[in-house]
Amino acid sequence: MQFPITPGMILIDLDGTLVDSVPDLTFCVDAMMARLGRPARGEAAVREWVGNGVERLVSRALTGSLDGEADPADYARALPIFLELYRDNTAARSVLYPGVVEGLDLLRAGGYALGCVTNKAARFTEPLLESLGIRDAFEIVISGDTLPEKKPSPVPLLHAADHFAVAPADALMLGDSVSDVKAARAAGFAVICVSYGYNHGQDIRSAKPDAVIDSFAELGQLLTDGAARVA
Ligand SMILES: O=C(O)COP(=O)(O)O
Ligand SMILES: [Mg+2]
Repeated sequence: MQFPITPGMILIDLDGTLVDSVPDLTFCVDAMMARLGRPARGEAAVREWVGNGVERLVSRALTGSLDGEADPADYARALPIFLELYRDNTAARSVLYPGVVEGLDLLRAGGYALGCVTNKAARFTEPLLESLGIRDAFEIVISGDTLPEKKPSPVPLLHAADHFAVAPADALMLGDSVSDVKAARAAGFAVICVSYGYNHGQDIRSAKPDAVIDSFAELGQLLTDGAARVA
């Protein structure tokens, strides 16, 4: 792909791309485990387990493994504990990555149609975006439970493309994980990834996104001013 590009719409992932949410998620995983009389898992493990929604995170925490499938009775006990903890700790320790505010300002000033597409459940996504002061940057927010399918399905991306009446080939996904790349490829979007996020412990370059950036500050080199579309 030849950069710079001028997409008709940009969709941005939440955890690992806009927000370092692992400190809150780790607090909740470890508090849940303590309540169940189980060992803490710690931040390094949780960092590898984020990205496929809260249900998978709880299952991974219970089994201590990325591919783990928890015992159904264990899971049924654990999930409500985690949900209650995370409700009270959605944005207690989570912070925007450096460069995100400036990057969003640049995209908004460029007139880009912006959406947020995350696998996080809506009940947590909305308060997190509000607390961090970036909810208004997005015309549309699609959470992990907004539609019948979540990333790596292309469904949420195509839903947003429909909303903005933008052709998938004219759209860009900006994310941090292989789920973002797979969803973008299946939808026919271009995809740029950040290098600093969570990708289950793997370098995101192995998923072959169209470009990798170390900070939102680099977006200016990859995207022309959105106003150029109408010029
Ligand atoms: O796993 C989650 O809950 C969310 O992950 P995402 O924002 O990177 O899609
Ligand atoms: Mg992510």
